[in-house]
Amino acid sequence: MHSTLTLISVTFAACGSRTAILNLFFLGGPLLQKVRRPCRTMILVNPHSGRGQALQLFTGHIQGMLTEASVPYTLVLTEHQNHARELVKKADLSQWDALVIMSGDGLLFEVINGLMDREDWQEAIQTPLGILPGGSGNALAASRNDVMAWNEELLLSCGFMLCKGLVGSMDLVSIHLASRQRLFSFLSIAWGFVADVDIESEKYRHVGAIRFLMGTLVRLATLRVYQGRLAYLPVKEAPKHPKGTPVDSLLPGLDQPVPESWTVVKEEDFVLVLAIYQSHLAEDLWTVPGAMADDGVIHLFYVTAGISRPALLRLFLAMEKGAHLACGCPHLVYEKVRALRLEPITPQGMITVDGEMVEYGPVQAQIHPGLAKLICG
Ligand SMILES: Nc1ncnc2c1ncn2[C@@H]1O[C@H](COP(=O)(O)OP(=O)(O)OP(=O)(O)O)[C@@H](O)[C@H]1O
Repeated sequence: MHSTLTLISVTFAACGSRTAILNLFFLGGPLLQKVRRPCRTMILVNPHSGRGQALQLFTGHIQGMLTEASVPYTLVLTEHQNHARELVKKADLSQWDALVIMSGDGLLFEVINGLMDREDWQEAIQTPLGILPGGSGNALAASRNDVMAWNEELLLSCGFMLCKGLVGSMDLVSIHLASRQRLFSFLSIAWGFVADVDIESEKYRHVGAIRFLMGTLVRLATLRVYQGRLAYLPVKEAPKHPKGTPVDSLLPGLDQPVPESWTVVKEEDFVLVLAIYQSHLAEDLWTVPGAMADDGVIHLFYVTAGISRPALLRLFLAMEKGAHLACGCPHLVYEKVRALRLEPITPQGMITVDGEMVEYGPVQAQIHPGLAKLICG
């Protein structure tokens, strides 16, 4: 429902003056509002993302499309990790109507956190964000497409969305780490099998998206069990949370026990824990069929110890078609939640946020519905 209510229709193709009047269509009928048209676009390209061909993909497939649609853009090549984060933290955002990332999901994670680092974050995070898939996972790009698409087909579809310029809302998840660092995430938190595969398969990135399958097979051969405590606030127990206020009202301090309204998972032996708030974990992993970018839900999956290797492989193969929950696997649990806490007991391991490794240790998170704006289909 959010997406229909908040959809802002913007036509790049008719781009003329800088401050044009846009039609904002709400369910009750069209409303007129003066909004700056998102056409002055900063496109951040990570030339090393995916198989290292992001720039060639941009010039080969997207450049001409944007020119034909009269979308003025400035290309910025990132030079190092956190370059994009620093750049958007200091940028004069009045110069830009959209920030677009041509990379994997990691660069968007940087951009979102750069925007949230700003003193004027409330306004800054309203800047429409776009994604052009140039990485190997491309989870957000895949999630934004109504039909399954891969590689260049997915890129062209995202390029078309950029030219069309529909902007919707996107939930962000606020994440607290033991060091008191606070991060904002648009995709996932992973611990155990999924995080291991993501990070360990980095070395196969030259093969593209198939790196995850290779990583999965390697990790299956050395399947591990992780001990930890998991607790969550189910959707039905959560109080109504006002839109667009990133005060983490659902979270106690990490050193405090979780409130009584939370569910504490009895099991403490896990193969994986995955919290995801988009439909896809990668181009070919349809993890939450039906999930919307702005449904206000963290989709929490966990797999408990005791699952056999063939059963775990079957789950990931079924996920390509979004059919893993229909496998009837007793070790797979799925809950819709608003907040969660994970406290690893196993002394070493990996936790990823949006595919990027973060410090290992206790972590808790809460959803903030519709905090960001996303160029979508
Ligand atoms: N010029 C650069 N050189 C090195 N690292 C960079 C550069 N620009 C960005 N990065 C970092 O590279 C990491 C990976 O980026 P990103 O996730 O966008 O691509 P990817 O890993 O290829 O994609 P995917 O996550 O889909 O596999 C991020 O941590 C990002 O901060």
